[in-house]
Amino acid sequence: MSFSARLHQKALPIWEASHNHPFVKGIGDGTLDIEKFKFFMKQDYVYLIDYSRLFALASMKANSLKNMALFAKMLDATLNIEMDLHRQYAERLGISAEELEATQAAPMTLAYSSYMLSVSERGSLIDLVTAILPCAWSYYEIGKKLAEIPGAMEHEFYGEWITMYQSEEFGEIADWLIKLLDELALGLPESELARLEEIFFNTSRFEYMFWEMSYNEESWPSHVR
Ligand SMILES: Cc1ncc(C[n+]2csc(CCO)c2C)c(N)n1
Repeated sequence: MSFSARLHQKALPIWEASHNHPFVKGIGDGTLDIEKFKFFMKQDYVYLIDYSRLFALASMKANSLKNMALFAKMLDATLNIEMDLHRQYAERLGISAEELEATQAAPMTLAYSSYMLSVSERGSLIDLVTAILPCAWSYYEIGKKLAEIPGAMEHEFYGEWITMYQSEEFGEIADWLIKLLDELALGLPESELARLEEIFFNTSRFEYMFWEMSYNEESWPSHVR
């Protein structure tokens, strides 16, 4: 079994919980409360700012010129394609780009991005790739699953979200990160693999918690905001 398949198997119950989460189901059948989606979009936007920094750091830590260029391409895709989706949704929801960018990170958003940044700054390239993989991989899986629902991609509001995440372009990013992880893991001792497994498990949990936070619109208590 490849290392990525081992990680996927270990985190499967969490990934399944994400697939079955009412937030994700609501995007799929179009019934998700727009207010919850608005909360999610704003938090996701500030999350993606830090995620972009991780691609920049990955380019810095990359082991070849080819990988440096690929991480730079992913940085570009996040800042200019994925985040454009957010800016477009924000416009439809009456939120300006400035307001979107000024969003204060909620506790879970801050915990998730700080965890990824800390693991990646302290560790080597494989630590970084392991930390960011559940993000790119699980969204592609979710996008593919939701796209199978008849009419979901044509939904007047959530259709574009599903269309983006199930796209070949995002599939390629996930596949490439999986392939790189498996290459970097070759020959590593079990103690290292177990340490990496914990990182993957943690960011898989954070992915689940991000749906949960968004569904409950969970931010700082109003008296400490
Ligand atoms: C909480 C959260 N998790 C995952 C993604 C999806 N995502 C983030 S970066 C990237 C790769 C290319 O931009 C993908 C697919 C998200 N938006 N928000």
